[in-house]
Amino acid sequence: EDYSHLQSTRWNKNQLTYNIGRYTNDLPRSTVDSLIESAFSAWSTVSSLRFVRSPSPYADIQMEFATYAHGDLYPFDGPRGTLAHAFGPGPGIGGDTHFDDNEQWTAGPKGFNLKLVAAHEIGHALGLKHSRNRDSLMYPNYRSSRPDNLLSVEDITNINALY
Ligand SMILES: CNC(=O)[C@@H](NC(=O)[C@H](CC(C)C)CN(O)C=O)C(C)(C)C
Ligand SMILES: [Zn+2]
Ligand SMILES: [Zn+2]
Repeated sequence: EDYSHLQSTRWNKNQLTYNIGRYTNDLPRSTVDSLIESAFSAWSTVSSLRFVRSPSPYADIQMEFATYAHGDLYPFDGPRGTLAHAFGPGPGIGGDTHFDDNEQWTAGPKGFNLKLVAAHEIGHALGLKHSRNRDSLMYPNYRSSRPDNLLSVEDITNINALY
């Protein structure tokens, strides 16, 4: 889900920091790091946005894996169902992105692909809403058959309309 209605519409800067807090046990940390880095680069290669990893939990986009109730008003729901959520641009929890660790996170076609889900959540963290276009990365349902080039023309248009 996107909670961008709780935050402002866009960041007032083009360079954002991100931090990865609690990891999942489904994948090696280094794999999680590279999948998330490539999810960010999907957006930076098509826009003027730049993303810098930070060790600080006060980064603009704080990412973590969590289950059930985890400190915000949106507890996760166990296996399947909601896979992740992100808050729209803003201070504090703004931009923060949480992944449900009751899902099977993978780097490939099985389970739920972390790069694909992270790229969708980053879209929300940047201020994008859902799309009704099945080809858009911002479509509200997970589609395992999404091609490797994650972003559709619509996604590229929308991010460049915003930044
Ligand atoms: C398999 N389960 C689904 O397809 C579920 N969809 C999601 O978990 C969305 C994330 C996907 C699109 C990566 C939630 N979302 O919009 C976060 O920003 C349901 C459609 C069941 C809600
Ligand atoms: Zn969403
Ligand atoms: Zn959360």
